[in-house]
Amino acid sequence: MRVLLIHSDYIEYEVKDKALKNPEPIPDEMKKGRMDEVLVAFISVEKVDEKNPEEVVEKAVEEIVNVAKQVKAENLFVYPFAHLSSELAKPSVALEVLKKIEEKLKEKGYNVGRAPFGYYKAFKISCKGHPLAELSRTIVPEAAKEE
Ligand SMILES: Nc1ncnc2c1ncn2[C@@H]1O[C@H](CO)[C@@H](NC(=O)[C@@H](N)CO)[C@H]1O
Repeated sequence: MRVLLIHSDYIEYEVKDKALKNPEPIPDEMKKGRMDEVLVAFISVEKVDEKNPEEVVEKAVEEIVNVAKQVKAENLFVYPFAHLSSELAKPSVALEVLKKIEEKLKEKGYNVGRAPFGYYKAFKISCKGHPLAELSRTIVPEAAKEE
Protein backbone atom coordinates (compact mmCIF):
# COMPACT_ATOMS: atom_id res chain seq x y z
CA MET A 1 0.00 0.00 0.00
CA ARG A 2 1.20 3.51 -0.85
CA VAL A 3 -0.05 6.42 1.20
CA LEU A 4 0.46 10.11 0.44
CA LEU A 5 -0.47 12.28 3.44
CA ILE A 6 -1.25 15.97 2.87
CA HIS A 7 -2.14 18.20 5.82
CA SER A 8 -4.54 20.66 4.23
CA ASP A 9 -6.65 23.76 4.84
CA TYR A 10 -9.33 21.94 2.83
CA ILE A 11 -10.00 19.29 0.26
CA GLU A 12 -12.98 19.28 -2.03
CA TYR A 13 -13.98 16.84 -4.78
CA GLU A 14 -16.66 16.40 -7.38
CA VAL A 15 -17.46 13.09 -9.08
CA LYS A 16 -17.21 13.43 -12.85
CA ASP A 17 -17.49 10.01 -14.45
CA LYS A 18 -17.24 6.28 -13.84
CA ALA A 19 -13.66 5.01 -13.89
CA LEU A 20 -14.70 1.38 -13.35
CA LYS A 21 -17.51 -0.62 -14.94
CA ASN A 22 -19.01 -1.10 -11.46
CA PRO A 23 -17.97 1.79 -9.23
CA GLU A 24 -19.10 2.00 -5.60
CA PRO A 25 -22.83 2.87 -5.56
CA ILE A 26 -23.15 6.33 -3.96
CA PRO A 27 -26.03 8.55 -2.81
CA ASP A 28 -26.34 11.99 -4.48
CA GLU A 29 -24.86 13.71 -1.41
CA MET A 30 -21.56 11.85 -1.98
CA LYS A 31 -21.17 13.21 -5.51
CA LYS A 32 -19.54 16.32 -4.08
CA GLY A 33 -17.69 16.72 -0.81
CA ARG A 34 -15.49 19.07 1.18
CA MET A 35 -13.60 18.83 4.44
CA ASP A 36 -11.71 21.65 6.17
CA GLU A 37 -8.63 21.53 8.43
CA VAL A 38 -7.95 17.97 7.35
CA LEU A 39 -5.25 15.36 6.98
CA VAL A 40 -5.85 13.81 3.56
CA ALA A 41 -4.62 10.26 2.90
CA PHE A 42 -4.35 9.48 -0.81
CA ILE A 43 -4.16 5.65 -0.86
CA SER A 44 -3.22 3.13 -3.53
CA VAL A 45 -3.99 -0.40 -2.35
CA GLU A 46 -1.44 -2.76 -3.92
CA LYS A 47 -1.45 -6.36 -5.12
CA VAL A 48 0.92 -7.36 -2.31
CA ASP A 49 -1.69 -6.19 0.23
CA GLU A 50 -3.99 -9.01 -0.91
CA LYS A 51 -1.71 -11.37 1.08
CA ASN A 52 -3.03 -9.91 4.34
CA PRO A 53 -5.56 -7.08 3.97
CA GLU A 54 -6.37 -7.03 7.69
CA GLU A 55 -2.73 -6.42 8.56
CA VAL A 56 -2.28 -3.56 6.09
CA VAL A 57 -5.49 -1.94 7.38
CA GLU A 58 -4.11 -2.01 10.93
CA LYS A 59 -0.72 -0.65 9.81
CA ALA A 60 -2.29 2.10 7.68
CA VAL A 61 -4.52 3.21 10.56
CA GLU A 62 -1.50 3.30 12.88
CA GLU A 63 0.53 5.40 10.41
CA ILE A 64 -2.33 7.83 9.72
CA VAL A 65 -3.09 8.28 13.46
CA ASN A 66 0.61 8.82 14.13
CA VAL A 67 0.78 11.70 11.68
CA ALA A 68 -2.63 13.08 12.74
CA LYS A 69 -1.31 13.39 16.31
CA GLN A 70 1.88 15.11 15.14
CA VAL A 71 0.04 17.70 13.01
CA LYS A 72 -2.89 17.91 15.47
CA ALA A 73 -5.49 17.01 12.84
CA GLU A 74 -8.92 15.84 14.06
CA ASN A 75 -10.45 15.59 10.60
CA LEU A 76 -9.21 12.83 8.29
CA PHE A 77 -10.07 12.15 4.67
CA VAL A 78 -9.49 8.82 2.88
CA TYR A 79 -9.04 9.34 -0.86
CA PRO A 80 -8.91 6.26 -3.15
CA PHE A 81 -6.02 7.10 -5.49
CA ALA A 82 -4.88 4.58 -8.09
CA HIS A 83 -1.83 6.62 -9.16
CA LEU A 84 0.75 5.88 -6.50
CA SER A 85 1.59 2.37 -7.72
CA SER A 86 1.81 0.30 -10.87
CA GLU A 87 0.93 -2.90 -8.94
CA LEU A 88 -2.66 -2.21 -7.91
CA ALA A 89 -4.87 -4.57 -5.93
CA LYS A 90 -8.11 -5.60 -7.59
CA PRO A 91 -10.93 -3.12 -6.95
CA SER A 92 -12.98 -5.46 -4.73
CA VAL A 93 -10.08 -5.85 -2.28
CA ALA A 94 -9.11 -2.18 -2.52
CA LEU A 95 -12.59 -0.93 -1.69
CA GLU A 96 -12.90 -3.25 1.32
CA VAL A 97 -9.48 -2.15 2.63
CA LEU A 98 -10.34 1.55 2.24
CA LYS A 99 -13.73 1.14 3.94
CA LYS A 100 -12.07 -0.72 6.85
CA ILE A 101 -9.48 2.05 7.25
CA GLU A 102 -12.31 4.63 7.37
CA GLU A 103 -14.26 2.54 9.91
CA LYS A 104 -11.28 2.00 12.23
CA LEU A 105 -10.27 5.66 12.14
CA LYS A 106 -13.86 6.56 13.17
CA GLU A 107 -13.65 4.02 16.00
CA LYS A 108 -10.61 5.94 17.24
CA GLY A 109 -12.73 9.10 17.50
CA TYR A 110 -11.73 11.01 14.38
CA ASN A 111 -14.13 12.76 11.98
CA VAL A 112 -13.47 10.77 8.82
CA GLY A 113 -14.56 11.45 5.26
CA ARG A 114 -13.96 9.26 2.24
CA ALA A 115 -14.14 10.02 -1.48
CA PRO A 116 -16.19 7.62 -3.62
CA PHE A 117 -14.39 4.62 -5.10
CA GLY A 118 -14.24 3.89 -8.83
CA TYR A 119 -14.80 7.34 -10.28
CA TYR A 120 -12.92 10.09 -12.02
CA LYS A 121 -13.13 13.10 -9.73
CA ALA A 122 -12.18 16.74 -9.93
CA PHE A 123 -10.54 17.86 -6.70
CA LYS A 124 -8.98 20.90 -5.08
CA ILE A 125 -6.64 20.75 -2.13
CA SER A 126 -4.80 23.41 -0.15
CA CYS A 127 -1.61 22.02 1.38
CA LYS A 128 -0.52 23.88 4.53
CA GLY A 129 3.15 23.72 3.53
CA HIS A 130 4.70 23.22 7.00
CA PRO A 131 7.52 20.62 7.30
CA LEU A 132 5.15 17.74 8.15
CA ALA A 133 2.44 18.73 5.66
CA GLU A 134 3.60 16.31 2.94
CA LEU A 135 4.52 12.76 3.93
CA SER A 136 4.41 9.35 2.25
CA ARG A 137 4.34 5.83 3.66
CA THR A 138 4.75 2.39 2.11
CA ILE A 139 2.98 -0.40 3.97
CA VAL A 140 3.41 -4.13 3.21
CA PRO A 141 2.22 -7.30 4.95
CA GLU A 142 4.95 -9.10 6.97
CA ALA A 143 4.47 -12.17 4.75
CA ALA A 144 5.62 -10.18 1.71
CA LYS A 145 8.82 -9.11 3.46
CA GLU A 146 10.13 -12.69 3.68
CA GLU A 147 10.02 -13.18 -0.09
N1 LIG B 1 -6.03 -0.51 -5.96
C1 LIG B 1 -6.72 0.64 -5.84
N2 LIG B 1 -6.40 1.52 -4.88
C2 LIG B 1 -7.09 2.68 -4.78
N3 LIG B 1 -8.12 3.05 -5.58
C3 LIG B 1 -8.45 2.18 -6.56
C4 LIG B 1 -7.78 0.96 -6.74
N4 LIG B 1 -8.32 0.30 -7.80
C5 LIG B 1 -9.31 1.09 -8.26
N5 LIG B 1 -9.41 2.22 -7.52
C6 LIG B 1 -10.48 3.20 -7.70
O1 LIG B 1 -11.00 3.07 -9.01
C7 LIG B 1 -10.66 4.19 -9.81
C8 LIG B 1 -10.10 3.73 -11.12
O2 LIG B 1 -8.87 3.08 -10.91
C9 LIG B 1 -9.71 5.02 -8.99
N6 LIG B 1 -9.91 6.45 -9.24
C10 LIG B 1 -8.92 7.31 -8.96
O3 LIG B 1 -7.82 6.95 -8.54
C11 LIG B 1 -9.27 8.79 -9.17
N7 LIG B 1 -8.22 9.61 -8.59
C12 LIG B 1 -9.42 9.10 -10.63
O4 LIG B 1 -8.36 8.63 -11.32
C13 LIG B 1 -10.07 4.66 -7.57
O5 LIG B 1 -11.21 5.39 -7.13
